[in-house]
Amino acid sequence: MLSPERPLVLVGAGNMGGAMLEGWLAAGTSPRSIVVIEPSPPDTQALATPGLTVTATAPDGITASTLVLAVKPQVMGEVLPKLTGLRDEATLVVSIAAGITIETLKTLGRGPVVRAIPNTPSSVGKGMTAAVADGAGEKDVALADKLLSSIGTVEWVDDEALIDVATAVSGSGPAYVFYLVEALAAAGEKAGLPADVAAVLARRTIIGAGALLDRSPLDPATLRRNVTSPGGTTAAALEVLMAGDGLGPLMERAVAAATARSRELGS
Ligand SMILES: NC(=O)C1=CN([C@@H]2O[C@H](COP(=O)(O)OP(=O)(O)OC[C@H]3O[C@@H](n4cnc5c(N)ncnc54)[C@H](OP(=O)(O)O)[C@@H]3O)[C@@H](O)[C@H]2O)C=CC1
Ligand SMILES: O=C(O)[C@@H]1CCC=N1
Repeated sequence: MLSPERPLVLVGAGNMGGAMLEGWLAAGTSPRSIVVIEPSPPDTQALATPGLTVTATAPDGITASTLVLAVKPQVMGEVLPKLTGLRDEATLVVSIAAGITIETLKTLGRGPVVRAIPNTPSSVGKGMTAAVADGAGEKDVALADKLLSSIGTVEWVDDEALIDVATAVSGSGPAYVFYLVEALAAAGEKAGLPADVAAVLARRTIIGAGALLDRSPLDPATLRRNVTSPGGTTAAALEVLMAGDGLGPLMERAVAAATARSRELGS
């Protein structure tokens, strides 16, 4: 499988690529079997791991066992042609770039391809990745699953079009939650709380709710109902949030916008 002769090659070690690298190293992948191509490597502990090869451009004389593409979709067109020498028909290509289609990835040549969309909680091992495979055998899918599972949960889908929707739900989703923290804090401040108190109340509430969701066997609707006393304060707030012009339709519009943008990035 992975070896210094046929390494795992990561192209782009920014936010997401860096998080995946941390996950692989933490899962015990030998740094000698990993090559990172990154023109401006951030100063991270993972990139400073002894034995790891970090290089600005594609090195000569190696063939990747797995080639993981973690550059911005906007630069993929210029990056892909520079990588053809790094792979052969047995190389598993895994792209995490939003919007970049399997058809585009196949311009690298024949071979197994996985298009995946992780999210930034991957950097704390709580990632959610959706993935679709093309031309990949059971062993390729198992290998991709192992690589992606080292940073969290993986959900495989059969239809590539669903990856654009997954990008809008789980790929971008953490940003919606962080914005909820900001909005909740701002509303608290507007209602009279000191800014620092509002910020800590909002932040710790989302952290606590996330942890409860993580540990509880109950579904989110039940957890919500457990907060909502009949005729109480939560019911009053939910009447606003669950109204016809509330959070439901707003979230539908947000997810539709992100899905459309993912498709645009790939065209
Ligand atoms: N951030 C997120 O939440 C998610 C991101 N993604 C996808 O992951 C990919 C990376 O995103 P993200 O990590 O946020 O972006 P970053 O900008 O943090 O990381 C991309 C890295 O690639 C480097 N890079 C640029 N050109 C090359 C090249 N020719 N060869 C090797 N590396 C290069 C960049 O360097 P430099 O800065 O110098 O340009 C940068 O360090 C994107 O395609 C995005 O769609 C997917 C899911 C979630
Ligand atoms: O915003 C983006 O395009 C990337 C993909 C999903 C999360 N961040």
